[in-house]
Amino acid sequence: MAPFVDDTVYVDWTTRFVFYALVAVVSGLWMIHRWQQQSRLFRLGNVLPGPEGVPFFGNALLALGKKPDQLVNIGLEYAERHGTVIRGWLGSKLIVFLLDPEDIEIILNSQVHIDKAPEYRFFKPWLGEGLLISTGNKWRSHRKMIAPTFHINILKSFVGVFNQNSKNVVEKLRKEVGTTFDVHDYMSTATVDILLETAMGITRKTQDESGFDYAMAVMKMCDIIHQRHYKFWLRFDSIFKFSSFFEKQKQLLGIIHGLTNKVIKNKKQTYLENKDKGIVPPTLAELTQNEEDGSVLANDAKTLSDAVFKGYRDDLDFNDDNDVGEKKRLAFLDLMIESAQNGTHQLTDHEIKEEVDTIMFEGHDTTAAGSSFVLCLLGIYKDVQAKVYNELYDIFGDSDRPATFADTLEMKYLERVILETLRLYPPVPAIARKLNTDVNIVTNNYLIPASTTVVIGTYKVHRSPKHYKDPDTFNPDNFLPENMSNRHYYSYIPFSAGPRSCVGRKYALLKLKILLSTILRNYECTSTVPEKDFKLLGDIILKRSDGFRLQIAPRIRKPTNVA
Ligand code: HEM
Repeated sequence: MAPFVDDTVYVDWTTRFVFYALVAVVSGLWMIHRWQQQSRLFRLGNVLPGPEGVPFFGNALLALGKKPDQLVNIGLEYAERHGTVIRGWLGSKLIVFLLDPEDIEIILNSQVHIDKAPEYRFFKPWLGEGLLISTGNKWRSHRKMIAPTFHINILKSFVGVFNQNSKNVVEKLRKEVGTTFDVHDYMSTATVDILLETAMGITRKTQDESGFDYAMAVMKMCDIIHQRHYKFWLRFDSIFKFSSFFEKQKQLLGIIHGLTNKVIKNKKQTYLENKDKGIVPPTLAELTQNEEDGSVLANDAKTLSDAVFKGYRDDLDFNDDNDVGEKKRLAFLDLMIESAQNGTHQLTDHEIKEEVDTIMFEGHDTTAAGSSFVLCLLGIYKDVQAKVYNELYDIFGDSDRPATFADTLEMKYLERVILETLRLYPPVPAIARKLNTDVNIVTNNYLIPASTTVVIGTYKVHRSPKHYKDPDTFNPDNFLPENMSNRHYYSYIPFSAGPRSCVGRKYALLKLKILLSTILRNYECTSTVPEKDFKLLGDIILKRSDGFRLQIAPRIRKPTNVA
């Protein structure tokens, strides 16, 4: 006979155990919640306006089940409701969104709050400690080395490369005449090719299809990082590592780092071979000097952008009229290798790789998005396109000659169109910083506590009715000198501002002018999708999830009457 077992006693003990365990967990969580609420961060954070959160999660659940474009709309709605300072809780992490230029200036212009928010760590496997995310002395010394490699003298020597690659795009686009196509694909490959040649010094002859694969891999990596931002469970490395995204990331980084490793290896080998032959490239100091009197030219606003960005207080304010000969053209990568080899800067091969990856990412996706938005907007606003073309006709007539640096200074209306496009559709729609100390902002003299993540909502700042009349309307005249004169400098920050502003600003604007003018001299663009139907995707870089659909027709080269 089987021994008698009293099941009721066993069930009773299990039930009691589960009950006490639950009580312990709930009490523990309640105590943590109470402790959080009484902490200084919570007290100060909750003084700021923002949506109500729930215990433990704060406002993190808002992202649950939402698509990225829905999240953009939620963010914009909160901005309407709460004003220019908006507080949010991601669990116990305080995030403050700033939208007032006066508050933004305090953060961006500071030498103290130069550290990027912890969210940038998702870039780390890709960009390592490159300029975009590095901090402290490493960032300072690398910035000091890299900023001058974008000196206007060096940029001018890239004009030929910008022209040649722009002509290549025009040729490639020929097969799209009469179709509706996504122009971003073309802009993306063109910008990678241009970067490979100008920043990395890889000539077209030695380029292969890896440029296209690279551009696609970058796009997919941005998507993974974006998913990690808004799916809060993917923020934890321990969970991310077991997701399908991790494997995908490994594969994409293989493509991205494969290209940069190959580029650096070849460059270094060429440098050493040349050195053996006694060929020594010019130094940065030689390249950035005025050829006549040997002095670096003083600050002198030559273009509209020079005036627009005058108040940025960054380290890019230089200008020079002298042309640098072709033989003196030296890419960013050549300069880094040269500095490392001759001992001017202590740079390891790994650090060079991190900077190369950073420049390739920052320099590519931003300008690809910017140029795609310009072409789509011109495809909608045909009167503006006609004015751009008339200006180009005044400069070039019906000739096919390539643009010179001097021509780009005459493209004043095109420049206003580019600046206005970057206002409405800033490729970097938000910038985030971690506060190292408490900060008092101008709005209500609010105190934002140390360790807060501050997010500067560039997209929304650029559409403020306080600073722009009809802020949602595309109007290049927003950048007429008379309309700019009373505007706060920090109400226009597509390239960020202050000590951590974009080092590639001048490079980007020069390249955009040559690329876009070449396309517009050859094609008339049409877009049948009105602006209100653009589906924006804040995917690290602002893009359209509905694609940048465009139609093109060969340009009849004569001026148009503009109503
Ligand atoms: C329309 C084109 C571009 C836009 C709108 C743009 C915008 C920006 C913004 C907003 C930042 C600050 C990001 C942050 O703080 O999170 C930045 C940083 C940076 N950009 Fe650009 N960028 C553009 C083109 C370029 C190009 C062409 C290059 C290089 C070839 C470049 C290289 C960099 C680098 C290296 C940084 C990091 C600077 C630092 O932290 O010291 N960018 N860019």
